[in-house]
Amino acid sequence: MKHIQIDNLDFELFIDYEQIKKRIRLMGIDISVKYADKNPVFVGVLNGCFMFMADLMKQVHVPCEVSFVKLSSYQGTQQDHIKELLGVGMDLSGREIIIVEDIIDSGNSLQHTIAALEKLNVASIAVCALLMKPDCLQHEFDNITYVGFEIDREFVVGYGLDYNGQCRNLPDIYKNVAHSETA
Ligand SMILES: O=P(O)(O)OC[C@H]1O[C@H](OP(=O)(O)OP(=O)(O)O)[C@H](O)[C@@H]1O
Ligand code: HPA
Repeated sequence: MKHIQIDNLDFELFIDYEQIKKRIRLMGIDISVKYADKNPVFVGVLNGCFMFMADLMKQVHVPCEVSFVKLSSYQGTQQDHIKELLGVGMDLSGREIIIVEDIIDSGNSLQHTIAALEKLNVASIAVCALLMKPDCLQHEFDNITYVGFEIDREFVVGYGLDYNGQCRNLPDIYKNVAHSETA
């Protein structure tokens, strides 16, 4: 299956699962070397990270812990831009944190996640993202250490990434293409 259509948008195969697995294997080696004896905590940002986290953790061969969080706007205030981190569920003070994201696009989510984790007195924060769109970034970060693939501005789905809630289950990653390209 090379082309798919979701809600009248066309997508074509972009990064297949074999490529994804190869890249993740290398990222896992890098992380394992750097974090040997540091017992890091991998903090996955739901929902999009679930597939990446599962595959990444199988390639990390040092002692570590895993947690998942979700970003949510505060309810009932006018400060809708302020985000709260839900679900940490463990004491992160003094811990070496690796945030796991499926994609960094504008960087807004990441900025909120980092700000929330910094309040928990963690020892360090590094970021591991499968995809990043450098041309779309609206913030500066100095801790995006592990990136699987840098991509252009195209909207992508599959491997945890959704469009209108669809396609998270696809093992490959697809990119949006103009209608005429798929005709
Ligand atoms: O860099 P940004 O522009 O903030 O975009 C990246 C974020 O957007 C998506 O999450 P979303 O909030 O759509 O939730 P989801 O993971 O449940 O799809 C994705 O999983 C990243 O967390
Ligand atoms: O390209 C994307 N695809 C799916 N979800 C996203 N969230 C930010 N960018 C994207």
